Amino acid sequence: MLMYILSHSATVMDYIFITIALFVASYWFATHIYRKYSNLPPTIFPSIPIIGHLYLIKNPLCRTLAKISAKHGPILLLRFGSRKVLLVSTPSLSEECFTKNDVIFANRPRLLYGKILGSNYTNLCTASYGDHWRKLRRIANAEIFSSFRLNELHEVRADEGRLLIRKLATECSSPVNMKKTFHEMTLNVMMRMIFGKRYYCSKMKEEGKKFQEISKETFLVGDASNLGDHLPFLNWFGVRGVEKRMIALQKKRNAFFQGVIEEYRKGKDEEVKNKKHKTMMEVLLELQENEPKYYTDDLIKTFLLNLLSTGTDTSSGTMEWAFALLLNHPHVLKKAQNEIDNHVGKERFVDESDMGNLPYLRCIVNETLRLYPAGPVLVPHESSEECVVGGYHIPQGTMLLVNQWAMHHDPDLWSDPESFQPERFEGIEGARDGFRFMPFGFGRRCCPGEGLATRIMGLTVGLLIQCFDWERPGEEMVDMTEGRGITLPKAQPLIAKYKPRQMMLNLISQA
Ligand code: HEM
Repeated sequence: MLMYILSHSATVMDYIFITIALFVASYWFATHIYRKYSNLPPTIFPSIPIIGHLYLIKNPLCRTLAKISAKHGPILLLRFGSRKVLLVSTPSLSEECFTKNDVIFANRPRLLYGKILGSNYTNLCTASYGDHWRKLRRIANAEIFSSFRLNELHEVRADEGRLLIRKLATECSSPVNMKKTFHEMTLNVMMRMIFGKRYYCSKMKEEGKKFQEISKETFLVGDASNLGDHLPFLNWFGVRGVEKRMIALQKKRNAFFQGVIEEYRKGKDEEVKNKKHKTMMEVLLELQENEPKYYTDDLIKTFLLNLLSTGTDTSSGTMEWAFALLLNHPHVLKKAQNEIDNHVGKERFVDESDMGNLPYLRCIVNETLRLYPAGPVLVPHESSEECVVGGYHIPQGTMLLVNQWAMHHDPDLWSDPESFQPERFEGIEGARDGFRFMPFGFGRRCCPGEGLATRIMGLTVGLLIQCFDWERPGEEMVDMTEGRGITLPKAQPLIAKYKPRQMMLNLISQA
């Protein structure tokens, strides 16, 4: 009918326009009817054929997704290319995902990063939920992150803390790059706990340089998005730049860490021989003796590399944000310094065991994790079977993104959410407040490194506040723009001015 009417007066362009309009309308109608009858969560129109909703995605991902949820609702079923994506952004929906549906969502989506850098999805972070993952997680909880093991390695962290104080005290004539400082300190802590050796120090030559290159490339590759993850057809056309970089990096990492294991077996390294504690690698090599077929060198390397990559940027980035916030809020810094002076004093350094008496310091770390969570949309999960969330049907194989950044910034959940107020965490034990604040995730796949991370961050931030006075290099406030990257890094490295506190000079000289 419409065509008949138009045939008398319409131009070719009108026909094209009407055909497109009819196509879009029938597509919209079909998807809405399909959704209504299959009870799927709401979606956003349009979902463009082939790319789906990828056209909406910009960096930082958590901010873009928060805007989308604010406009279209707290539960949405999107499409990233060929992948179904469930986006949730309220505490009650998160609770549903991680309590009654926790086992169903305990899988991880198969992304290129896990295939190559996770050794074909065999590391703790990328493995599917099943016997292998359960075994790795049991080892992590019992052998690596148990209170006993963390206490055994306490001296490593305390020693690195003192070395940091000594280094800063000798370099205080010029401002310091806090990003670099926290990154090196965290890597040294992790490497000493894992392998018994520091890699960032003046003595390190070739080996140290190689390791630094690997860490830098791991960070850059982790940050690079791979469209082939969602648009598999791109891989057929050879759009494989990121993949090639990952393969090259994985080769380098394997060779480097195999070398470390072999050197360790020869037992020649003085630094490793002289250490007093059992390293994480030793724990795994002991397990290898009893079960060599399971605990292969490859499994040990993959396991330890995973701890190194998940544990370093998260903890060091959070400390950098904490200091950026403190420099912009000197009264908070002063209050934390007073707390430390009152409970620890000037005769000894802050220690991890003091944290119970330093609630304000813990509030500062929590408030930093609220404003700048290192896992802003957690790590993606995937449903292994159909389930129901928010009353909607969720198909099997749906990737789950829980936007905790959106919840942390929601004015319905926090008063004046953009302001830095550590006091809002007073009276809250640990790093969790229901489902509105869970920076380490919740349920089976929550972060196993929480205890270690809170120890490293509390100790390091505490020591720096205790020993030095800090200020911004100039009048202007620290720029708090977020950069690209899965751990929500600060765009510009934080530069700070500092000087040793008069009352601490004696103690600092003994560091
Ligand atoms: C500020 C520091 C840290 C933060 C904010 C953080 C946060 C997180 C988050 C949000 C997840 C994902 C939870 C989920 O999928 O639902 C996670 C997973 C994980 N984290 Fe952390 N993390 C931190 C430090 C560490 C450290 C120090 C380690 C180890 C040395 C570590 C090891 C891991 C591992 C292995 C996983 C994957 C667990 C699995 O899939 O079973 N993290 N972390």
